[in-house]
Amino acid sequence: MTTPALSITDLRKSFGPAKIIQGVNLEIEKGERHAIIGPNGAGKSTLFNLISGGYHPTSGSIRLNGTEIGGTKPYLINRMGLSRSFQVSNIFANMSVRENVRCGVLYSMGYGYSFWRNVGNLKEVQRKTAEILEKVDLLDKANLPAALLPYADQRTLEIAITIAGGAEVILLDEPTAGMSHSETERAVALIKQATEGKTLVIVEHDMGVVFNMADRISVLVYGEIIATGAPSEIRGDPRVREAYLGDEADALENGDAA
Ligand SMILES: Nc1ncnc2c1ncn2[C@@H]1O[C@H](COP(=O)(O)OP(=O)(O)OP(=O)(O)O)[C@@H](O)[C@H]1O
Repeated sequence: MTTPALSITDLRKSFGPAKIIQGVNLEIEKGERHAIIGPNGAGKSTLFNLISGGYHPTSGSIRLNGTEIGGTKPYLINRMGLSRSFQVSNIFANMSVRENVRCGVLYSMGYGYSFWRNVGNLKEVQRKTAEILEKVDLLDKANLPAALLPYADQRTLEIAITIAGGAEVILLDEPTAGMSHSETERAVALIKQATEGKTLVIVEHDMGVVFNMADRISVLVYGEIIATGAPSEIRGDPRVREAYLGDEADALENGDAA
């Protein structure tokens, strides 16, 4: 059996008396696309913050490719091959689209955010930057200041920066939030293409996206995973219907929610 990309065991996180993550167990295989769903306040972002190093676990274990990373600093986790996006965009508004992606590439190669270098000469950096821009379909907008991009393209740029470092495990926090139906469809196609062969973990409220993209889904309710399984299993799970999906499960079955 191969080592899972992520292996979480009895993970707990409290803020003062509030127990937000209450004994999460989860294994995500290499190359799997895994969605984490659940009601508002269930602890999805907290779980992401624990995995990516933003929060120290109160107890429990998080392993990335078999190595314990619980409580490790975010930049070290990033160097170990895990990269995450944020709900609030992380882009540098005054820099061009290309420079934003190039920062992600440079950072992962150990250059830090050293814009003052003549990075144009670093062929490998240029090559990787262009490759990512092409993958996410932003090559024709590469020279625009990021601030001038339409909202959906800014979110796409955020995804491009997240994958720029070449991490094998990608965490995306609500990547299609605020997008129209057609923008969402395009974003899903881009995400699938840009993360091909990588391990993808997404938190997402749009059930059309989740059921279209995920190999497996975990449902988090009040800090506990109440079900993990293939989309068809989750759709039909009575506990999930009761706690979260409700009528949406019927819509998904009829193919209405995409
Ligand atoms: N730093 C913190 N200190 C105290 N409480 C926190 C902190 N971070 C999150 N919480 C609380 O933890 C609970 C879970 O929040 P979290 O943002 O993880 O939920 P979520 O499932 O991501 O919700 P949403 O779907 O609305 O984004 C909330 O009640 C929130 O108020």
